Amino acid sequence: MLASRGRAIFKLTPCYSRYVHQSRDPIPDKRWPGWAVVVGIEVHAQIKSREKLFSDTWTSTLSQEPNTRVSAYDAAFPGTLPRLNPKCVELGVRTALALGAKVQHRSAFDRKHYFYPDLPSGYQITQHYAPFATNGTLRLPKSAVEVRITQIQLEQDTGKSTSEAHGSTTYIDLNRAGTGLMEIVSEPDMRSPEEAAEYVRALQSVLRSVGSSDGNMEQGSLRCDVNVSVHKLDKPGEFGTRCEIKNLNTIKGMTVAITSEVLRQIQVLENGNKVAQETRGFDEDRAETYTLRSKEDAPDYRYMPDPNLPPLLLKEDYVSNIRSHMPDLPGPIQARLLNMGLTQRDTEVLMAIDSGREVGYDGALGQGAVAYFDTVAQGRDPKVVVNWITHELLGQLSHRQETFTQNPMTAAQMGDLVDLVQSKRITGTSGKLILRHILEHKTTTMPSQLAQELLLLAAQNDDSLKQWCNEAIEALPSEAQKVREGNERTLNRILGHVMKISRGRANPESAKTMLLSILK
Ligand SMILES: Nc1ncnc2c1ncn2[C@@H]1O[C@H](COP(=O)(O)OP(=O)(O)OP(=O)(O)O)[C@@H](O)[C@H]1O
Ligand SMILES: [Mg+2]
Ligand SMILES: [Mg+2]
Repeated sequence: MLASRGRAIFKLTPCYSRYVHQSRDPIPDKRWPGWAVVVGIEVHAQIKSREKLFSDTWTSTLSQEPNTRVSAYDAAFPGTLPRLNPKCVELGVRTALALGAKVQHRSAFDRKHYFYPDLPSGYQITQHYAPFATNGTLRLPKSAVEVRITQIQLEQDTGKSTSEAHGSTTYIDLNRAGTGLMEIVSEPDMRSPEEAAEYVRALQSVLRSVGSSDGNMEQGSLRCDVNVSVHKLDKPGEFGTRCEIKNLNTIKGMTVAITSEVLRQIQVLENGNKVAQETRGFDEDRAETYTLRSKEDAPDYRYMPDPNLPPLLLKEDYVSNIRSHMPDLPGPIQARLLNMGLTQRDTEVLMAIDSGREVGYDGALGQGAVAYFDTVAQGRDPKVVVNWITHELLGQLSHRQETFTQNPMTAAQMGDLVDLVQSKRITGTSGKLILRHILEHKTTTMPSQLAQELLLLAAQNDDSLKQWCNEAIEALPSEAQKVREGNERTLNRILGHVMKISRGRANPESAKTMLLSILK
């Protein structure tokens, strides 16, 4: 089992040294000449488990009626006790392994006290002194920067409080209270707002591929606290004092917040003052950070071991069993796709929407975007296939304000469509028409059948083609005359007309040949 009931021996100091300031050289940046930027990020990712971390209540989505997913434990009724959800541990371990972190065979839970209406017990259970995983790394795909992960800890999410703008009432919703979180703490290894953004994106994609979190910032399943400091470019060894910007909930917002915080700190230093270590908020409208609390007002969390929870003991065979069932990770997947001839951008698009590996995924196809691509690309030109998927399919879905999970077009339909166009049995324009038809009518009919029904096959076009060409020549007599006189550029106008009256069914090449043979 995961936990034993033995007595814990608690070390009341962190079990490893934090923030070994390392060696990455400071990076000069035109935006702040003479200065260097250092960023470290604490990510809070909601664990994608059906039940909460210490109770068997179901976790909730944003659309849930407030206070409908709250057990007596989540509301901190006296006499209730926590019971660790093994699923959260498993997903945590998967994440740790994906980040190359060392899973600790012994970790423990602590109470972090603070008083806030959405925290009924008055403390959050976290792993302050002995986190379950330490010393990972995340390699950023574009910049190839290796960001070290200090530690990953399991902890509880809080509830939510909403205050009326002018009233004196605060509303409390405890649906979120007690949901499992992973706090993933990075070393101060990023050197620009852009690297910070790349780190969060890379982390999202790792979390999604192991199915441990949706990593969705907009929906609050991933939140970032960003620590920023600046120092003189020529003093690489001495990091400046950090400020922590709390609760950023979009990547765009995060880069703007870091940029404005860097500029603020430089201003402070250039005015001869010192940067005060503090916790700051971010005002998105003004694109500015502001003081939430200074170091002096920092709360005293009175950390103490949680007496209701035994230490978490993870046996080696438990960890190695999870290790042997790990899914493919984003790094290797991307390398494979690039190897097939896809562009960086294509791989990013596919991987970003990929939710096929999420735990409990039950989308229409039961398949993520990469798997969908892989199925269609079997025996076909990968570049052609990815174009149809990223440009046409995703383009049309987003036009219809639908997501990939709502895609009704099966991989078999997509494959058939690609074949029809590649073998020139239908034109590209007709192919797009069929694709739109499938999305619109959610039909399971194969494209080759649809091409027949909709009279889009090239063979069916042959007679029609002559008719369309003649009609177009009749409609544009003076253009036709010019072509007869040898001005072939004018042919395009007539060709355009053919495409128009054929509603894209005419093959442009054949139409061109046909027009010339009639006119000359
Ligand atoms: N000089 C620095 N400049 C920028 N970032 C830094 C600097 N020193 C440390 N950091 C980053 O600050 C973060 C500190 O997070 P950590 O969770 O350890 O502590 P905390 O913020 O004090 O505690 P809490 O979890 O209560 O917010 C880490 O991501 C670390 O990389
Ligand atoms: Mg922290
Ligand atoms: Mg912090």
